[in-house]
Amino acid sequence: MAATAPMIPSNIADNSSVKTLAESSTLSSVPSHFAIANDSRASHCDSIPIIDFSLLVSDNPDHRAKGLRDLDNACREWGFFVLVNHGISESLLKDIVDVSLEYFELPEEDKRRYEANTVADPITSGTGSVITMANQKINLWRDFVTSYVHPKFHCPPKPHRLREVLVEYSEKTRSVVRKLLQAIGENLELEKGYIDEALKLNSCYQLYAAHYYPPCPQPDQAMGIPTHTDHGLLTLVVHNGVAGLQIQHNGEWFNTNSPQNSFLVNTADHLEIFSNGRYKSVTHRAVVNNEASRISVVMANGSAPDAIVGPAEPLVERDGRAYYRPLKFLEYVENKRSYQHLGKTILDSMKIQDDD
Ligand SMILES: O=C(O)CCC(=O)C(=O)O
Ligand SMILES: [Fe+2]
Repeated sequence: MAATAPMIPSNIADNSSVKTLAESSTLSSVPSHFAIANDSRASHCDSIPIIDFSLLVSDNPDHRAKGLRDLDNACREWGFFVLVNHGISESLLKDIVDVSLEYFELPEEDKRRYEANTVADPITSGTGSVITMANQKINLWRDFVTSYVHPKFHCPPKPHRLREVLVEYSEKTRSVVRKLLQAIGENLELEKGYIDEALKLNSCYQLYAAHYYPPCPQPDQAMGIPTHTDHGLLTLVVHNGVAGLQIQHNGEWFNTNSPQNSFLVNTADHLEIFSNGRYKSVTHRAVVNNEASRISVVMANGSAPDAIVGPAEPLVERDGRAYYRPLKFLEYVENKRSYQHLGKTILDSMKIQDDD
């Protein structure tokens, strides 16, 4: 006899958060509309690059040169690194994770307020989902909240402490990202200030996203975030110490983890485009486990919303051609978000093939 697909326990509303669902004492398997069979095996790797931010801002030319070299290698080889000694206090990192957790602990009706919102709205919240190639909607094992925090600052009104912490956190992370981008400009041998002007970084786009991945009774039957790349230039991630982010490197999957008080940083689609393909946007995913809740706080950093992001002119000259089409940053982001079908990427559609 065929097994019956597990349903949501009868005491849980159909549109409840995954957090509420996972906390139900009667849940022993993944309900069918969450089911994505997946192989989330990944290896441990000791050679994921560690970038010491203090070297990049050092007055000592030898230290700075080493910092620049390490950063260039990390962006070229991995598109991913662990950033240490960044100067943002441990208490602020703890506060942003704690207050984001408080958001997910709000009553369901507070979180549902932004549920119907689309990518055009400044704040969205709900349970993640994807559309399969067969046009079927599948829920992900993840609740989320997102809010645009720059050039204009938006923030959910609850929990009350979120605004104060997020204002400070977004300012401090933007400053770190700006310095990383200056160093990247130097590594790409662009004139000082070129990257700031070309991407209009004074009005840069910054998105706060917090994800809550509750323990899952069958981790191989559900996904936190399926394989993807990020839009923007650089993404900064902090989390509550529970592992779950995996990156792809040379076709193999690796688990990531970070020492306390560090950021996981990945290069994203617009840096690949801007660098004319020198730096690759890293493919990654978030997997779930059956033991502990994971919470991550992500800051996606891009150019100004109205900046046209294409390959940097001096690099096109050096390479003899552009490898990507230019597109307004916001248009790219909106297209990408509405493109969230499993197995397709908008970055690929931006590549100029030899026979184009
Ligand atoms: O939860 C994480 O560590 C990663 C989240 C992520 O990849 C994203 O928000 O794009
Ligand atoms: Fe991501």
